[in-house]
Amino acid sequence: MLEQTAAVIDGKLMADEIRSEIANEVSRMKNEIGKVPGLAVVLVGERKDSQIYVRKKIAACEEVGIMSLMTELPKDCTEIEVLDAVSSYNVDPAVHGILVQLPLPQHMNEEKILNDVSLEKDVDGFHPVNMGNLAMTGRDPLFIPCTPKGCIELLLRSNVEIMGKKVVVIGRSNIAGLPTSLLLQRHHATVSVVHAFTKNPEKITREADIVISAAGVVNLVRGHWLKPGAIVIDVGTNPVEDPDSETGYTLTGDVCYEEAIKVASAITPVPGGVGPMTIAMLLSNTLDSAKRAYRFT
Ligand SMILES: Nc1nc(=O)c2c([nH]1)NC[C@@H]1CN(c3ccc(C(=O)N[C@@H](CCC(=O)O)C(=O)O)cc3)C=[N+]21
Repeated sequence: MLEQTAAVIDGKLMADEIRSEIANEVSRMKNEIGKVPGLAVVLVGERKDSQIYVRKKIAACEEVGIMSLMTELPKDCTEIEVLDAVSSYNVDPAVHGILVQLPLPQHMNEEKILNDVSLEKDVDGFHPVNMGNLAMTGRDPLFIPCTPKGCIELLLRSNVEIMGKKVVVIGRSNIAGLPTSLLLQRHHATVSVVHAFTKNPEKITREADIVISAAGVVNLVRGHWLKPGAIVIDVGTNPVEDPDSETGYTLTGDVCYEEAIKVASAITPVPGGVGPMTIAMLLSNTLDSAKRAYRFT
């Protein structure tokens, strides 16, 4: 008998499509009002993975015609220097989105810095007011965080229904698990969140129609964690040392892919799944922000 294999959800292809839609909108904006969206990135420290992600974000801006600015600060800089960079972008009319790459160095107060990002330019959606509005029924956050938005978009563009489905989110980080669970509730899913203190998480994930893993643990989600036919979204971007790779590491998800493809009906790969969609959503949020600033429809 032939073994069943899950369909692979191609996040890279979907992100390519979205980027070309955005490029069209950016050029329409430029033609009609002579303005383009602008994104400012603040990178603190020399983490290799952060440098690579930031470079990818800047390259994606360039590709679609979004203007980008970047401030790079050494890891031993002061919090004031970071706050100054944020403040100057807050008042720069050519900047419609500000992204402070996380994680910040240990000695910095992340909460304070994210609080300082202008609400209207918070394209990451990490400001507590945007996050609070995301959590509250009947309110519209100005921005939905990029990774959660990318996960939903992956499901919708694969014609996966979310309403009424049992969805288990693994992890509760501020940048991935938590906002993903909130966004899924807005889409009328029945959501459970499992995390490091959950006893027998596999008993809970086995009930799920859709599993979204954002734990940051390599090979956490095994084949037997899944209900046959489940849909699996792997948010994990875990750098695993690899001397053969140019960068010195390869990216690995949270899901044991070889096992999961035999049980799931559809799955996102890493790389090529959620990562490219996260970047596409960042561009989309930046475009929306510029449209709002210029009242351009
Ligand atoms: N303020 C802030 N906003 C973020 O959105 C943010 C952040 N901080 N800190 C770190 C995480 C991680 N993240 C990724 C984005 C793209 C890929 C991506 O493009 N990955 C590619 C390949 C990357 C490779 O192969 O090196 C892929 O999965 O196919 C991965 C990870 C954004 N993050």
